[in-house]
Amino acid sequence: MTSDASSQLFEVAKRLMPGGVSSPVRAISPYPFYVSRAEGPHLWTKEGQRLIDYCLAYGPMILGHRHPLVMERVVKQLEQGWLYGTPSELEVSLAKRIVGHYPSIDMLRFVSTGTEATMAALRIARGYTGRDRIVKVEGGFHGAHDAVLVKAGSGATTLGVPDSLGVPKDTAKNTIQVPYNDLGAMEAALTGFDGEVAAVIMEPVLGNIGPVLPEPGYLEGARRLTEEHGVLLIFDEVITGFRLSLGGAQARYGVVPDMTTLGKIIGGGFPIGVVGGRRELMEMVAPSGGIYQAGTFNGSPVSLAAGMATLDVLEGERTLERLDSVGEDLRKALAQIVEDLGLSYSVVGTASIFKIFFGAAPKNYAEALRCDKAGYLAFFRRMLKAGVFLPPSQYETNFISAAHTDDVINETLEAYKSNLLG
Ligand SMILES: Cc1ncc(COP(=O)(O)O)c(C=O)c1O
Ligand SMILES: N[C@H](C=O)CCC(=O)O
Repeated sequence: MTSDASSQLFEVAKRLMPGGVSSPVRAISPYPFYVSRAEGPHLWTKEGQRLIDYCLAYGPMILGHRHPLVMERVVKQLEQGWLYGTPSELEVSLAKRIVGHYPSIDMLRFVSTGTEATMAALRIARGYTGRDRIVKVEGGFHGAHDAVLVKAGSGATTLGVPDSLGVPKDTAKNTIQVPYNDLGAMEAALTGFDGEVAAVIMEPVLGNIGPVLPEPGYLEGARRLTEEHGVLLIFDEVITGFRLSLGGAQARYGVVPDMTTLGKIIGGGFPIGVVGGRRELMEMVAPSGGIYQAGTFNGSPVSLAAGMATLDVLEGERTLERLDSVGEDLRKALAQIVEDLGLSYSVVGTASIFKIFFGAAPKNYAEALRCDKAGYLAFFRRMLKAGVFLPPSQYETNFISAAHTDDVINETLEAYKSNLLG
């Protein structure tokens, strides 16, 4: 990649925005590439390099870039106006469809981001139970708000700030951390703080340090323990919702939480978040109840139109079944490459998410931190040079879209073969 346009833009950006970027994960060193356009499985840089995209905007672009149906519906919506500050028919239609796919959701509130969704979910859990503490899984990322920026994954871990400055000690002390895949630790936390914990919040598949999959019985155990202790279970399905199945990880693993947060895919690439749960919980949200949540952009019609179109494709064309099998074949092929090269790396994933860990397959945050992070970053750079854009960290998940054809996947595998070894 030639440096010209992107490095020059970044020089200016660094003077205008912290680290030169709008979200920390984008701060690729020494400078990020700037995108001129995107189509299907590809991005094109300002320098004219074509990249196969496995970052997919960190998950939302499950149909690939510029899917024609999403585009058509968004344009139609723009022609009808894009923000009303009043209810719209679209929100009723999309809410019905979401409720149909998620047995844990009787009612929901549309918000603008996953961050707002988890913030609202925790407030609802606290308001409903009258308790302040929450239990969070180490390495889980639930957006950038105070209660969950404690041992947070994603960019917070990549950049060495899992415990953000600026979070009041009184807030952080209410967030109790437990390792993923460790029911003993969860039981100890719920017993130790018996009667004080409002909710356990977790990514059912820990996407923001990898992915790391739940061991058999872990999600079921979390459900049982939370029920035994009268604590609400919140599944943050911002990554897994509409990707692991139409009903998310909860349908795939057969475990129904009390509340669910969604985002990313259900906005079709436009900003969205959803907080949903049992009726008695959601009825407590204003204006029907006393737990306040509000937003100028809540239920933005363009996001809803893009979400409806995305759901039409996901429901109508058995897209997820094809994606699952592409994911499975890709993971098998990658495992073979790793074996042929005699590397002690591990290929992890499920459905259409995957990752090569530079080390043993982790079962939790502490184990993920033992992987060769620097080695991964060097590999990321080689892949970028070879025309494949993976998320720029060992602690982010790779995604496949419906636009990733066999040819694109084969090209990717060739790049892995040539670049896994330094
Ligand atoms: C599991 C999870 N929850 C919440 C969020 C926050 O979503 P958003 O970036 O839309 O605020 C993210 C991603 O950023 C996520 O991966
Ligand atoms: N891992 C994060 C979301 O899933 C990355 C998005 C961001 O922080 O910009």
